[in-house]
Amino acid sequence: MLPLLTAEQIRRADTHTIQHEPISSINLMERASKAFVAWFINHFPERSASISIYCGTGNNGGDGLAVARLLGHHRYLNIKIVIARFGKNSTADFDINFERLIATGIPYTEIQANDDLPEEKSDILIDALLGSGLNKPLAGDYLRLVTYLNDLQKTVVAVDVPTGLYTEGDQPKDSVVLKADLAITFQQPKLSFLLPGSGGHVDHWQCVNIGLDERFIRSLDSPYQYIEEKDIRQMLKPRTRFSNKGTFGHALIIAGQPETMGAALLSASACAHAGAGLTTACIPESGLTALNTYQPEVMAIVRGVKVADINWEKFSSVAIGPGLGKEQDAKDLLDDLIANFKKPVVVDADALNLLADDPELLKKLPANSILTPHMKEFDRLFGEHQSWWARVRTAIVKATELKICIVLKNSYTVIVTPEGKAYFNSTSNAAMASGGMGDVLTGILSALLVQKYSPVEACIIGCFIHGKAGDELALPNRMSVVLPGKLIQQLPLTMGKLMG
Ligand SMILES: NC(=O)C1=CN([C@@H]2O[C@H](COP(=O)(O)OP(=O)(O)OC[C@H]3O[C@@H](n4cnc5c(N)ncnc54)[C@H](OP(=O)(O)O)[C@@H]3O)[C@@H](O)[C@H]2O)[C@H](O)CC1
Ligand SMILES: [K+]
Repeated sequence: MLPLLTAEQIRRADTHTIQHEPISSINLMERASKAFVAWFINHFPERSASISIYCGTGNNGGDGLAVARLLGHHRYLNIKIVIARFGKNSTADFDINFERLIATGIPYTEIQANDDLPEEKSDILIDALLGSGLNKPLAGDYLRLVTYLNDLQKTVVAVDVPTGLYTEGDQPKDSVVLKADLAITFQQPKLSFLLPGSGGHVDHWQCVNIGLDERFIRSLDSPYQYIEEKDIRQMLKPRTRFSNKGTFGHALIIAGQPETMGAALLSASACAHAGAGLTTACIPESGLTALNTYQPEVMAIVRGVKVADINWEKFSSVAIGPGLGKEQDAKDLLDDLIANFKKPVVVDADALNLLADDPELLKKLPANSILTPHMKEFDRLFGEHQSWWARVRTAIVKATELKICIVLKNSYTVIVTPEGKAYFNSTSNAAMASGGMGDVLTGILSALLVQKYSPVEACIIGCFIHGKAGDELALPNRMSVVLPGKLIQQLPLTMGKLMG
């Protein structure tokens, strides 16, 4: 896991590294700038490209000056530097890099408060105006300059953080950010890159290691973590030779209405493909033929006008919700489940909406159960939120209070645990944005629970493999559509590769 730090924690990690490695702060800046340049060169190898580097007078600007000098060493010959001296202050490391730049003879322009803005003809802009030191929304000269640069619609590469973007917390409404095509960011992705809304200011980001003290970073015990493939490789247990269908548990998926049988089929099929020993679907009678045709491996319990009489004991885990509807029979089943089943359950879709209508029932969920809401379902459950940051904060409070896992679905799905940790999933892509993907995730989570992964492990592994299978399918397809049914077929392959 990669710990995700707040700006204040980054500053502490910085100070600690400087004191204990030890390394001087100017050399740490040089190391960061070299890491930036190494990645930049890979992406923009054309030495004759016209590049303008916009520098503030803090350490982000200091990085910008060092980057200019280093690009010069790498024979980028068409570089322009613009220093925005809007205030009186500059940092010591900015000043040192300014001296070093002058020594190279690379020309630069300075603009001051209220100056006319220089004409900009370069194709690529490097943004080193402000970074993680942002402490108020852009206003005055910064706002004027950033608005001007945004309007030019050039390719923008941000140093560490786009100017105007907070690294975490609520991005003030209507605040202006210098939109980046790419942010080359130091040590760890910034929390704001991972949330819809703020993340929209960064088309792509790439993290480069600048050698901050990892032991110290871990000691900060950040509640926010970024899931990496190596974590999944460590967690996934390979199947041993002397195992049988009983070893891998029996999952029950309560889903589907006559008009929404697809949701039940997708969930049940995903559950079987993600390795449940046995899968039973509790569906309306009219769906039987479809189930037997689409996935003959899945067994059925038929539910009709009266509540199905389910022997809950038989199942190692139960999922409820996909395509279930909100009629009385669905509510009765949910009541019956919560009254009689004491192991963690997976609650999705319509069952989440039923819980939203009955907060007392929500409180009775078995400990460590998993809720898988998308944004609207989340807000129905826990109230309207103005931002994703606020949603994540609420999820932490509610998961701890209710002793459950909340899988808050979005492009970087956030898994919040009963201990109050928030894990950001690192897989998935826009090609997966189609109806039925959530039903597949529910099936995968059930399959992992019955295979005796803990609920937190099931969420972490489940979200990762769901997204990873989607990535594997989307990549050769130029990120075109990935349908849920196709993704299900891919699951055993994806899981196998991660176990190997
Ligand atoms: N560990 C690392 O990741 C390293 C990062 N480096 C780089 O350092 C910057 C952060 O540098 P810092 O000097 O702390 O901050 P900035 O350069 O982002 O900002 C400078 C000052 O600007 C003022 N400020 C803040 N918000 C605004 C605003 N909206 N308008 C105008 N001015 C603003 C503020 O000063 P005040 O005195 O006004 O409070 C900032 O201090 C990081 O992003 C990396 O690029 C290191 O190079 C290596 C280690
Ligand atoms: K920047």
